[in-house]
Amino acid sequence: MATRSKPSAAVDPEVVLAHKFPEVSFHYDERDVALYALGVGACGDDAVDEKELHFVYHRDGQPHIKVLPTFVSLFPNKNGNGLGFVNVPGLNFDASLLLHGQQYIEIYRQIPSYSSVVNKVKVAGLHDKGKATILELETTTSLKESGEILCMNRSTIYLRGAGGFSDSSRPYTYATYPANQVSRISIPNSAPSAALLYRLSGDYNPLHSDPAIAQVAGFTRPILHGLCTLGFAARAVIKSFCNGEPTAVKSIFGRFLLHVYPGETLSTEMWLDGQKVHYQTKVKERNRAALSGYVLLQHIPSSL
Ligand SMILES: CCCCCCC/C=C/C(=O)SCCNC(=O)CCNC(=O)[C@H](O)C(C)(C)COP(=O)(O)OP(=O)(O)OC[C@H]1O[C@@H](n2cnc3c(N)ncnc32)[C@H](O)[C@@H]1OP(=O)(O)O
Repeated sequence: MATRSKPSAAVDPEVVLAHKFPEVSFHYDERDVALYALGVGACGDDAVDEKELHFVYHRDGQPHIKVLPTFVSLFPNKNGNGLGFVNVPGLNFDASLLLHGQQYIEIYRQIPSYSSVVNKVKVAGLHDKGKATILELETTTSLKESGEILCMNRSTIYLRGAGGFSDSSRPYTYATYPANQVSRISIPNSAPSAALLYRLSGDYNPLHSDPAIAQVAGFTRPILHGLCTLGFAARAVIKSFCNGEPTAVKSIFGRFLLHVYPGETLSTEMWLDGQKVHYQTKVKERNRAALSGYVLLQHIPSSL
C-alpha cells in the first residue's frame, strides 16, 4: 500500500510504479552453473569435497551437475545487463552510489543444469528513507518451452542520496508483498580475486573491479558483489544442514549490512529453528556482520 508523496525531481513514484519492463529470454548451460559454483567458493578448500564436487563435475554416472539454488540470483542480471532499472522513468539517482540492500529468492521446482528461460520483471516496492530511496524489483523466471515457473528473485536496491521525495510527515512507502517475508561454524575464505572470478558469471558492475569507480562510491578499493557473499553463505548452509543436496532449499533471504573487500575472511554462523536456518556472515578481520538472513528448507534435516 502506498502512502502520500510529493513528486520531486529525484523520484516520481507514480511514474516509477507505472513502468512496464520488457520480458527477457536467455539460455544458460552447465558451464555457467559450474563457473558460478566456483565463484562462490565451491571446492575452494578441497577439490574433491564429497559435498561439493557435484556442483562442478559429473561423477559416478550422475547425468548432470547439480545446481546451487543461489545460481538463480544471476537471472536478474539479464534484465538490461543487471542495471535495467537505471533508465526507469521517474527514478533519477546517481548510479555510482547504489548498493545492493537485500535479496530474497524462492525456488518453485528443481533448477535444471541447462535451460532456456524467460524473465518477467515488476516493481515490488519503493520506499523513501530520506537519505536514500529503496527500490525493490521482482524477477519471475519461467521455462521458455513449458511456461512453468522456476523461481522468483526480489532484489532490494539501496539508492544512496536519492531520497526525500515525500512529505516529511509521512515518508512514501509501497510494497506488493506481505511484510513477514522478509549448529555451526563454517569458514570459507574469499580469495583476493573473488570478485574478479564472480563477475565472469555476468555481473560486470565496475564497482567490483575498478579501483577508481570504487573510490567514487566511497570505498578504498573494489568490493565483493553482495550476491557472491550470499552464495558463500547459502553454500555453507547446504553443506552443513543439507548434506550438500541443493534441492533441499525452498527460499533464501539475505540483508547486506556491510561491504566486503575481496580477500577478507567470511565466517558464517548458523542456527537451526525448525525448517529455517538463520545465518550471519561476518568479516573476521573487522569482526562485523556483513550479511544476515535465513534459508528455508523443504523439511527439518533428519541427520541432526
Ligand atoms: C537486479 C538488481 C541487482 C542490483 C545489483 C546492484 C549492484 C550490486 C552492488 C553490490 O553488490 S554492492 C555490495 C553489497 N552491498 C553492500 O555492501 C551494502 C552493505 N550495506 C551497507 O553499506 C549499509 O547497510 C547501507 C545499505 C548503506 C545502509 O546503511 P545506512 O547506515 O545508510 O542505513 P540505516 O541508517 O541503518 O537505515 C536507513 C533505512 O534503510 C533501511 N536499510 C538499512 N540497510 C538496509 C539494507 N541493507 N537493505 C534494505 N534496507 C536497509 C533501514 O531499515 C532504515 O529504514 P527504517 O528502519 O528507518 O525504515
